[in-house]
Amino acid sequence: MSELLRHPRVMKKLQKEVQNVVGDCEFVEESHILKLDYLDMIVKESMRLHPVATLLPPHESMEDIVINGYHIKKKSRIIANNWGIGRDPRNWSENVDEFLPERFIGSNVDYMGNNFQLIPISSGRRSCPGIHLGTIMVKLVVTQLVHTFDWELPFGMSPDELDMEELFRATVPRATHLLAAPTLRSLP
Ligand code: HEM
Repeated sequence: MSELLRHPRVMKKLQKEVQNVVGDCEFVEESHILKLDYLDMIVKESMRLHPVATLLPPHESMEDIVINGYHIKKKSRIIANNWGIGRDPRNWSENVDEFLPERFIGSNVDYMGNNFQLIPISSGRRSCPGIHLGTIMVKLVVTQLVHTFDWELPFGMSPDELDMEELFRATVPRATHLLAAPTLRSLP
């Protein structure tokens, strides 16, 4: 929601997609979510820039291995820097800091752990078992919010004034609460 409020262009484009798919249904359903391609790109882009866990939980290597010339000994403690991977220009080109869902157009990269440039749920046998539930909930809530309401920042605040500071803990919440003013949308 923070990135949508900071990027009115993206918000409008999403509302248009939702309008086309959900139409005049009052409530968004799971069957709608599967048809919302732009929403999916927005969720990927949000997970790239704002992964729930910046450093993935520690894992232990099971055998000696060499990866990209680095010798990793058996029983080493491995901590992947999820935040850094999502902002590495070698993976994402120079505009890494920009919130640009369109970067996923025509791309097969997803967040299921098969593409190492985007691993918000980690990868392999200990990756998150709740990802389907998690993403469907995020998508249902965001879609319902933008379908039912138009959103503005309060007190005439402009999008680039929104404080995006995050607290670096085991998970990374906003440092300050997001305040936004809803206006009920009239469905056509
Ligand atoms: C979008 C939402 C979610 C994100 C981004 C997320 C992210 C993660 C991450 C990064 C891990 C650590 C994986 C590792 O050890 O390398 C994890 C583990 C786990 N998650 Fe999630 N998660 C989400 C939703 C959920 C939900 C909804 C549930 C349960 C209903 C859940 C249950 C678990 C469990 C049980 C583990 C431990 C797996 C294991 O150690 O084998 N997660 N998750």
